[in-house]
Amino acid sequence: VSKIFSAGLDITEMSGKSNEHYAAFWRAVQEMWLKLYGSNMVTIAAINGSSPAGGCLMALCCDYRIMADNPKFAIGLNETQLGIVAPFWFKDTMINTIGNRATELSLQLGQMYPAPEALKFGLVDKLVPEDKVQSAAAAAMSQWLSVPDHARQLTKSMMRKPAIDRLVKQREADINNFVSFISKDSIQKSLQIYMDRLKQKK
Ligand SMILES: CC/C=C\C/C=C\CCCC/C=C/C(=O)SCCNC(=O)CCNC(=O)[C@H](O)C(C)(C)COP(=O)(O)OP(=O)(O)OC[C@H]1O[C@@H](n2cnc3c(N)ncnc32)[C@H](O)[C@@H]1OP(=O)(O)O
Repeated sequence: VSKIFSAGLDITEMSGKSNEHYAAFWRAVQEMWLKLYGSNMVTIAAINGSSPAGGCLMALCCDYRIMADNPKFAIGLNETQLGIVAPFWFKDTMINTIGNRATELSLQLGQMYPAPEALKFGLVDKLVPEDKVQSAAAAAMSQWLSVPDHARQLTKSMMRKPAIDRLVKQREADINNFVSFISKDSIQKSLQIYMDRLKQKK
């Protein structure tokens, strides 16, 4: 979709559903992160639009991020703005990209960074004109693929394994946490208000 890289997790999957539904949904989200963050392939994010929350997470899972140079496009983990909390593995992924202090600021404020600020913060690696995002991503991919694969893969795994192992160890507890958090009346209310606001802004 033009102007949106990813709208993040589908909020309708997190509201008004059964606990069994929430558990299956969260397991699938974990699986997506484990596969993408743990992939031994080269992954380049071609960010052609806004990328809130889960969308930002997907981009952060990649090895390199190229974003369209348009200040109307913003990226960030904005969960607190929805009245929800980025789980520890979202937080770890961001820390591994921009460091602890910048992550704390970002997460507490639920900040969405317009493209130029995202570059300054290190959330993305490069800005290019909107019509050059795909070609710049292809060029970056060629550069990354020119590195001997076994050495690059072992290095990637060395950097990411501690975060991945942490989720693998706590996977069931994380699902239980998610279900008990998301099914609270107060959280359901916050999500509903956020969705209503999204629809009103039209
Ligand atoms: C203690 C802790 C323990 C456990 C953890 C607990 C909690 C877990 C945290 C879960 C982590 C959550 C991650 C997420 O990703 S949440 C989703 C975050 N996403 C957003 O905030 C995006 C909101 N959307 C927007 O900002 C804009 O829609 C967007 C993407 C910039 C596009 O703008 P625009 O082109 O103007 O389009 P519209 O706003 O008009 O939207 C069109 C249409 O889509 C609906 N919609 C948008 N985003 C979502 C979404 N994420 N999920 C569901 N639906 C979405 C929007 O309402 C419109 O619908 P309509 O029916 O009116 O057409």
